[in-house]
Amino acid sequence: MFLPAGSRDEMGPAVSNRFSVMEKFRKVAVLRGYEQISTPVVEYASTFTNEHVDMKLQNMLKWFNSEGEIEVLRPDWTTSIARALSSQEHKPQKWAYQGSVFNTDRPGVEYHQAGIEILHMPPLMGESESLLMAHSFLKSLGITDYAIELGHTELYESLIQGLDLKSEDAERLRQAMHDKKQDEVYQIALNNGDKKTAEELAALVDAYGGIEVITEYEERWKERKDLLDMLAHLKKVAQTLVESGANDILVDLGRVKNLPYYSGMMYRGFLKKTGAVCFSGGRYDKLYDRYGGHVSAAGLAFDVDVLAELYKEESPMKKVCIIANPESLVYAEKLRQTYEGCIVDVQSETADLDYYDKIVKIKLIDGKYEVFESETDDRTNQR
Ligand SMILES: N[C@@H](Cc1c[nH]c[nH+]1)C(=O)O
Repeated sequence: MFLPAGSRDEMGPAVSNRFSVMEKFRKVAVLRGYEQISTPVVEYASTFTNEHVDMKLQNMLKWFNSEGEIEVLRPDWTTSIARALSSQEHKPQKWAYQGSVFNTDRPGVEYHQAGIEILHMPPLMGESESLLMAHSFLKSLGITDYAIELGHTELYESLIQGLDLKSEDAERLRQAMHDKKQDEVYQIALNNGDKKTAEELAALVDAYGGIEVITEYEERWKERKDLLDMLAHLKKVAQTLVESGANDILVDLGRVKNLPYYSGMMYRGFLKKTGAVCFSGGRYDKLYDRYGGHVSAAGLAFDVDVLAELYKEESPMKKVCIIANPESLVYAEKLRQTYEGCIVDVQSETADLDYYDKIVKIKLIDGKYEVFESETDDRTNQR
């Protein structure tokens, strides 16, 4: 009620868990040498819709400003950060950020991301660092039951070079590939090219599985130096991850880009229990072309809403409630400091007692305050 479709209020653990996830993210990022960056939530639509980025205006929250320009609520951090950093010096940079992104093609409209962008680093280092950072951040949240999926945009893009695709068919083929509709991929490819390419693309739909898929394809593509180089790249990142303890690796050689700016390796993290995507990212060197410089750029963003849902406090702090009245407030405030490492609430007599581990009553006896503590055993602890 009283809110536009998709907007929602949140309260209690839904909010505090999100903040906890964000705090952990910041800590991990700082310890790995990332600097923090923030960009405004309102931007020009053209920052995202120009030919180098090519995001769809129809999915953005937008309006006209007084000069007739279209403005939007930030639909993507990576693009905003590229705009913000376009005039920076060419030296290795690692940036971390967190905040909302807005997109009408998801039910919630506003969702929360925490992400990293790594610039001017040699390609293998950028992708590996993104994924190693993901591994250590998820570990810090106690999340180990997840798989990392690796793909490479240029495998599919190189294979379709053999076709003569008009833009409508190119989009249909990309969608069929994304939906893993093998027959449709084969038919569209055949109608726009030769049988060999159609077969290769249809086979690519099934090029999904463990790291051994890379080895199979090294054999299959042994004459294609360009494709072999990409496989070698994927293999090296996979090895780095496995040797660093992130050993649940999947490979999807037929993966097509989910964002138009990707131009190399792509990766995602899946929670094994629910299949939810908890992070997503990739290489996007060409995004910087708009600002006149070719930049080595890779990164990823975590879905903070997905992670917050899983978040569990490590050891919840004890909750103490001091029962006070306007006269004993000053005394209660002093008393509060004696319960170090606890959450200390001061309430009047009407407090919801089941919520606390300990109730502390203050009584005025012979003109002096005295303290009476009682433990509450069966704490329901839910508000
Ligand atoms: N901006 C991407 C994630 C990303 C960060 N860097 C590269 N990719 C997303 O929203 O999915």
